[in-house]
Amino acid sequence: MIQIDSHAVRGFGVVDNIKTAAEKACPGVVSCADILAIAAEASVSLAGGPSWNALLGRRDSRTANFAGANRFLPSPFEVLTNITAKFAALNLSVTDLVALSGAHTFGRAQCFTFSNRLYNFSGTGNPDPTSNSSYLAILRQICSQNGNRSILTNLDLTTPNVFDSNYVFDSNYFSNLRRNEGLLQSDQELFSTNGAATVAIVNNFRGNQRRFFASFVQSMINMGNISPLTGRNGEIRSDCKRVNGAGNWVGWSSS
Ligand code: HEM
Ligand SMILES: [Ca+2]
Repeated sequence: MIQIDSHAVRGFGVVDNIKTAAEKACPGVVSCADILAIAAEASVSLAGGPSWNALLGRRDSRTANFAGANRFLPSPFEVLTNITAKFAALNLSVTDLVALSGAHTFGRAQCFTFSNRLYNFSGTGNPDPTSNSSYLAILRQICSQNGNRSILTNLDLTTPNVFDSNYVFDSNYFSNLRRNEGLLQSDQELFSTNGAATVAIVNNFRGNQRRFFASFVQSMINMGNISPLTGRNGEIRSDCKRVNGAGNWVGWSSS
């Protein structure tokens, strides 16, 4: 277990290192969008999941929009109908939602993204009833009430790490949901929402890892096709964290 500052996303340094290497080899050619698409594919296939050809030649946005990101991206506290609507607004189906959520078969989340489920769920004074009580006890040990919000724990309690198992990117995420051991509210809702179309899809992917992998690949391609910037649109960012010309970035040196 490690502790970091309380930011919602991590790993910028990894992207910066890849960008630095790409700029050195071929300045101004490789977009940050393409770096992220390739890194996602490599992470999944190296962890024992499927491989695919990520579509490339996608350029970087000339704007960065904090409010827009919060409006369009689902939150882990959101109810399933809202999350489904946010996906549908981008032409992503319920199958895409379940398949892509399967990426939570690896990686970590900070306490503040699920601690609302552990002690006083929706003001009830009780934990989230859709969560397994022994799992809740484990999570309460990790995230004490009013404790450090940024402590990390595994999204998949069964096969999170390469050193625990050869199969990290597997369908165990779906088995976890069926045992009421989904970490985020948005994970568990896929299985625990009565009458939702997502329940049958969870069952299907749990029983057939090949089908999960095939759907995951298709859904990653679908997600990558949400209004990409190609041709002369957008730009090739010099620093993946900011649009060109913003802030005090002075560009790379040619020496
Ligand atoms: C369906 C809506 C989704 C919600 C609400 C959601 C929410 C979250 C949250 C809250 C975290 C923990 C972040 C932190 O505490 O630092 C997380 C981590 C993660 N998510 Fe999602 N996510 C969603 C969809 C996706 C999709 C579509 C993918 C990729 C296909 C994905 C891949 C990951 C990965 C790999 C991590 C671990 C990151 C790390 O260990 O640094 N998630 N997600
Ligand atoms: Ca796993």
